[in-house]
Amino acid sequence: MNAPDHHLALLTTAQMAQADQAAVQAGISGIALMEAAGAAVASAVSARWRRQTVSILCGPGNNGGDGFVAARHLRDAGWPVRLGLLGDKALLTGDAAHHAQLWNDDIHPLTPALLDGAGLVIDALFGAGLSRPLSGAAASVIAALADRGLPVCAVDVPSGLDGNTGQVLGLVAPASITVTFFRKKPGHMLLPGRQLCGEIQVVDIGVPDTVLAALPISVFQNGPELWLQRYPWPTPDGHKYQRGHALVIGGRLMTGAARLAATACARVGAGLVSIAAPATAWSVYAGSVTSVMVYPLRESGSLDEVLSDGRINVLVVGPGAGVSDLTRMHALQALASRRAVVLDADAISVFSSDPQALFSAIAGPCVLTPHEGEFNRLFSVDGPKLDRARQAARSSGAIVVLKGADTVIAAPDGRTVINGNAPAYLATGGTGDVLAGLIAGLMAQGMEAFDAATAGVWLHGEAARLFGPGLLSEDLPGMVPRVLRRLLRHGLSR
Ligand SMILES: NC(=O)C1=CN([C@@H]2O[C@H](COP(=O)(O)OP(=O)(O)OC[C@H]3O[C@@H](n4cnc5c(N)ncnc54)[C@H](OP(=O)(O)O)[C@@H]3O)[C@@H](O)[C@H]2O)[C@@H](O)CC1
Ligand SMILES: Nc1ncnc2c1ncn2[C@@H]1O[C@H](COP(=O)(O)OP(=O)(O)O)[C@@H](O)[C@H]1O
Ligand SMILES: [K+]
Repeated sequence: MNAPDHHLALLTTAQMAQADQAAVQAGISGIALMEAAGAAVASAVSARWRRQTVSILCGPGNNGGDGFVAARHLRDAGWPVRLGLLGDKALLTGDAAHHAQLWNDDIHPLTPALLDGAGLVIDALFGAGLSRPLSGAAASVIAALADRGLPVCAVDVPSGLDGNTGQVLGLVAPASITVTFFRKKPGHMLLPGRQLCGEIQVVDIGVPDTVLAALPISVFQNGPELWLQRYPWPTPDGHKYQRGHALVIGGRLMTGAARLAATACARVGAGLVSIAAPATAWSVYAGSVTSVMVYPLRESGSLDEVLSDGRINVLVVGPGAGVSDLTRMHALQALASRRAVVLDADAISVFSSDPQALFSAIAGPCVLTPHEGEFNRLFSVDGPKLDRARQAARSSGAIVVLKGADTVIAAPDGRTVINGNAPAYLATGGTGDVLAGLIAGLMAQGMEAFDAATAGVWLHGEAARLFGPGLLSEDLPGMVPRVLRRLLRHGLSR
């Protein structure tokens, strides 16, 4: 995360253009970059499909230029190629004009008829330069392509996909493979973009990593390389009190949620984990968790007494808590105690009528883990997911984990990570409680809040991925040791 030339860096389309320019200034020609890009597309296609008639849809910019290069390579390898261009060849400029000139073969107008008889299609209409929703001939061809369901190799992004947001501008034909250059863009990771791209291949076209040093990159793809060096593995001379004491506040009725959070917290390595619960629910908790201690709360529900234990260094409030004055009080007491805090579920929703009361109370390390519904109760921000999470982190002063298949983790200082390893099996009750516990367990062991949130989200996805179909939330904590063992064994292997 500290190194801007990290392979997990995600570049905005503007940053990618800057990287290209810097490469050109460093003496690598734009013509050579385009040659490498188009050649990579041709080899991805020939590696995946047998030789057959391929239609190549070229746009008026450099994305189209890549299409001309791919066309030449495939034709020279004996593929029947049919190339269609949006607009007039004479209007092409720069590197694209150069490579169009090298294509000494037919150029057809861009119409759906181009697809007749094609076994597969290369979509090189628009990439980083998409500036508005598809319309006219481009929209007709992409609509016909989507309708016919032909296999597609997209160049950089499927045309119509916004590389910065993963949103569709107008329409998109889903691709089987997307070949992109140098680094992924956020739109490759964010939904619906990630699904529309199919398999994503990132290829080296000769842009040196050193060009990244000059770019203010703040968005990364999640992976152990971002946080593993700071992972709090136990040390031989350690004892449990050095591994933190996490306190999960348990609800009166929905007791499963806090138990899930507490178990996950313990599994990820917190030295001690306790649940503080209303006295009336004490026996339910105490009878069902073994390594986790259970404290009965006073009648008033106040945490004052339990918080007099100075060893408690992290609190989790929200799972199964209920949207009530009591939950609100617990969240505010937790924050006022200046310990690290994870607020999830009801501890987020309970502030929906006055979010500012929550934001003003956040002074220390705090992680909010809302799903979309909870997020919208607290933050009135519109726009793409990445921007909303970043804005929310800035306005609240907390690390915001905006959950979903493409969870975004954002810090108030602008650091942002997009997660990509979570399988759809996670869409089942209680998995969010487990996530809250994992993050708290890492913070208990001294991990910085943003690292803990990022690592916790990755471990959660990986645990679910290893378990696979049939996952229940209670299966997740038990998978954590396996994930940790793999991390230890394989270290930074990707
Ligand atoms: N050296 C490099 O930089 C390298 C770049 N590479 C490749 O270049 C790609 C970026 O190229 P790019 O910047 O030329 O943009 P591109 O995506 O081709 O589109 C721009 C054109 O489309 C037009 N247009 C936009 N939206 C439209 C719409 N809805 N409907 C109709 N027209 C629309 C737009 O017109 P305008 O908006 O100006 O009216 C303009 O004419 C990148 O994705 C990668 O594939 C590789 O070769 C590696 C080296
Ligand atoms: N389709 C999906 N693919 C991947 N992960 C998902 C999907 N749906 C939900 N998740 C993940 O599952 C968890 C669900 O959390 P949450 O909605 O709080 O559930 P609960 O309140 O039941 O615990 C989150 O970590 C979320 O990112
Ligand atoms: K494209």
